[in-house]
Amino acid sequence: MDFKKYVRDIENFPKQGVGFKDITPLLKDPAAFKAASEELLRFIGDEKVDVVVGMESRGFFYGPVLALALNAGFVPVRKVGKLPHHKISHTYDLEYGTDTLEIHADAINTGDRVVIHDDVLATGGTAKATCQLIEALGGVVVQCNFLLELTTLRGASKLDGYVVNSLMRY
Ligand SMILES: O=P(O)(O)OC[C@H]1O[C@H](OP(=O)(O)OP(=O)(O)O)[C@H](O)[C@@H]1O
Ligand SMILES: Nc1ncnc2[nH]cnc12
Repeated sequence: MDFKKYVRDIENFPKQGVGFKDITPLLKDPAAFKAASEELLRFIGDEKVDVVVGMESRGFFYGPVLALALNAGFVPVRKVGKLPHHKISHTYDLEYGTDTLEIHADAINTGDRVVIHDDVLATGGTAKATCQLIEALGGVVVQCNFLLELTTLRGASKLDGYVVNSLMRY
């Protein structure tokens, strides 16, 4: 399937100069939504996975879908101040700004095998911060899994040493 047909380009959102990749048309089309989940799962193959970690907000679209298919748990990584229980934090750079991510301290057990999922890999700051949170809790990141990668922003090089897969590359 030509998944790029379902990604809309929005210029100057959320800030002047940013070319935003909008995946909502992909989510709305039942066949494309399902086919994309199957492709994301194909990247993971037979890997043993205990937990899928999805990053707020757009990692919450497919993260739970992948977790259910893998018979794994789902753990949200959230922006600062949203998680109610004991947590750890990490601050990182975005294509447009900075942010702080948090994860519940009891969300990952030592040795858990973790797939992280997000919609977009841009600079890689979000994904790298997430890997660091998981590793701080003793988890093992087996794959970083994305719908799309903005290759010019070189996020994959920030994730050097990790397995990185994306369905679409721009
Ligand atoms: O590779 P990076 O440069 O870190 O950028 C990628 C991140 O940016 C977007 O999230 P955003 O912070 O816009 O929040 P949202 O998902 O709540 O829209 C996207 O969903 C990724 O999480
Ligand atoms: N250009 C972009 N489009 C959509 N999501 C993003 N996250 C970071 N950069 C993005």
